[in-house]
Amino acid sequence: MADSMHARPLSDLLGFDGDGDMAITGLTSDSRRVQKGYLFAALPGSQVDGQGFVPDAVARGAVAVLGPKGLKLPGDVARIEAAVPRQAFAHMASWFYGPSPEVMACVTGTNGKTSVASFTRQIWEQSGLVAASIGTLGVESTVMTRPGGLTSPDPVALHEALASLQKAGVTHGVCEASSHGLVQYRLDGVRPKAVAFTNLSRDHLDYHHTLEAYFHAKARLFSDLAADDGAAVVFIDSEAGVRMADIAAGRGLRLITVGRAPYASIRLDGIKAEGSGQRLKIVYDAVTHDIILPLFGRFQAENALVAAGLAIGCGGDPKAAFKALETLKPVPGRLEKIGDTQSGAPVFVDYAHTPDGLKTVLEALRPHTANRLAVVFGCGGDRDRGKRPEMGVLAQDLADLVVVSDDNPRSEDAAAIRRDILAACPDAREIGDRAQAIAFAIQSLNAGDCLVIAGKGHEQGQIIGDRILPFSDIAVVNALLAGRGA
Ligand SMILES: CC(=O)N[C@H]1[C@@H](OP(=O)(O)OP(=O)(O)OC[C@H]2O[C@@H](n3ccc(=O)[nH]c3=O)[C@H](O)[C@@H]2O)O[C@H](CO)[C@@H](O)[C@@H]1O[C@H](C)C(=O)N[C@@H](C)C(=O)N[C@H](CCC(=O)O)C(=O)O
Ligand SMILES: Nc1ncnc2c1ncn2[C@@H]1O[C@H](COP(=O)(O)OP(=O)(O)OP(=O)(O)O)[C@@H](O)[C@H]1O
Ligand SMILES: N[C@H](CCC[C@H](N)C(=O)O)C(=O)O
Ligand SMILES: [Mg+2]
Repeated sequence: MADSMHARPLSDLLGFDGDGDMAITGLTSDSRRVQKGYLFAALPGSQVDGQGFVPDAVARGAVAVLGPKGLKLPGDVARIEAAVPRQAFAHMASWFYGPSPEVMACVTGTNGKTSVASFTRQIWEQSGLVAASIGTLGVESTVMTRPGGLTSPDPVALHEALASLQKAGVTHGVCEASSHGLVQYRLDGVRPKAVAFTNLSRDHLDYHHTLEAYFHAKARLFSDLAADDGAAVVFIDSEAGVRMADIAAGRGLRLITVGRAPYASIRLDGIKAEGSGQRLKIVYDAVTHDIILPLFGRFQAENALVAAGLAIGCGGDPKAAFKALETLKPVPGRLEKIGDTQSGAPVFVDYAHTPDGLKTVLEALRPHTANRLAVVFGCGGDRDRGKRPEMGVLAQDLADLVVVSDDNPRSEDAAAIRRDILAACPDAREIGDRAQAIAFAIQSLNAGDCLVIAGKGHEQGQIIGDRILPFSDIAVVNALLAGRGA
């Protein structure tokens, strides 16, 4: 971002080898965004090597280039070499934009990051703090909002947003840390006072290849990013949770475990459906808190407790944090009830896009379904193919009516993605067009049935090839329930 008022001398930057006696006006790792006076980070990527774009960047006005050791540069451009250029770039972005909100928290895990980030922001806001969350839903706060892009934004976008929030008076910020974001050092330069882990299950194996590598990507939040005197909030009721807690303890972080385990610091001692919510018995520090959570589904209670853990880990009063759970508002597109059909069957939109997410949401709805549970879902293109049959099996086992449709086929053949799923759930109905799939499912509902449309949640588009066609599950359902057609 060009900002001549904001030119900063590179000599301010310590710890990097190279020329430093000059000022830069902005920085980017995309040569197409370079402006006069910029630093260009020439990063080796997953598709191409950014070093190939140095001439383009210099032609557009770059005055400095950051890259790996042995970087080849034309004449009068400052050189900065780093052993881990992406990490150095993130620290530079943090340095360039300046202060972030005073208290930062980050959350990782296969599922639940957006929910925990939203709940943490809501708890802070209930305590009268000016707070923000950054992640899949973009930037959310009372002072500034921005639309979503990547779950963990590029370091320049992230640090620019954090600095803008700080200037606008935000004191407390929470970021989603995706596994891609963590291994690509997008969040380095953020020093979270509290970090959280929700769970680990199959996803993104196209990128990380093994579940072990995927776990280690997430573990960076605990081993490398958390502040030395920070707190680690870990959902402990799984093997991955226990391992993450060990890593946190090994670093000397203040450990706040969450779960049903008898030794959990925030123990979920009782959970009972009550009206459209749940009554929770929470034990913390030998005190029992009896609260009504206005959300249903065990997983939402678990996410809410992890959020309370983050608020406590950042110095918040435990009693106020648990009390604030009574006012939580649902997160858009996460087990969101859109309405009822004329026969009274509820229709939900949810963002389950992993096998564990789909299982979790179907199991959460089953006790609220007197007759048939129906699901519409698909799988994203250019993403882990192995999750397709796993989601097919789970849908077949846990739902009574399954409609397989499209969910962002991207560069892949949509019909081939559906075939990968249908191989594991041959009884499912195949309707590629998502609006038609939703219409078919809604028409099939009778009294006592329940429908969930999974995978796209809050999304506003269907990605086909390199085009994003406007599309929203929520809008389609609303139109159908209002009798206007899809
Ligand atoms: C696989 C992946 O994560 N790629 C991310 C990565 O791109 P890359 O560096 O590997 O890209 P590349 O195309 O090889 O290019 C290498 C370098 O050359 C530069 N370049 C390229 C072309 C040019 O003309 N000039 C130029 O300078 C690029 O800007 C880049 O710096 O770094 C880029 C900048 O931060 C990201 O935008 C990009 O995200 C892509 C678009 C993406 O789709 N990522 C998804 C998979 C992702 O990150 N998802 C996570 C997970 C969500 C979850 O929790 O489930 C997320 O955080 O959203
Ligand atoms: N604690 C949980 N355990 C299992 N499944 C969950 C949990 N929390 C959420 N889910 C499922 O995952 C979906 C996505 O939730 P959420 O958006 O909070 O996760 P996320 O980690 O931010 O996802 P993304 O990786 O896309 O950013 C939900 O709609 C629900 O189906
Ligand atoms: N953060 C996830 C979101 C997936 C959402 C689903 N609608 C899809 O496109 O696969 C990803 O990028 O893999
Ligand atoms: Mg998210």
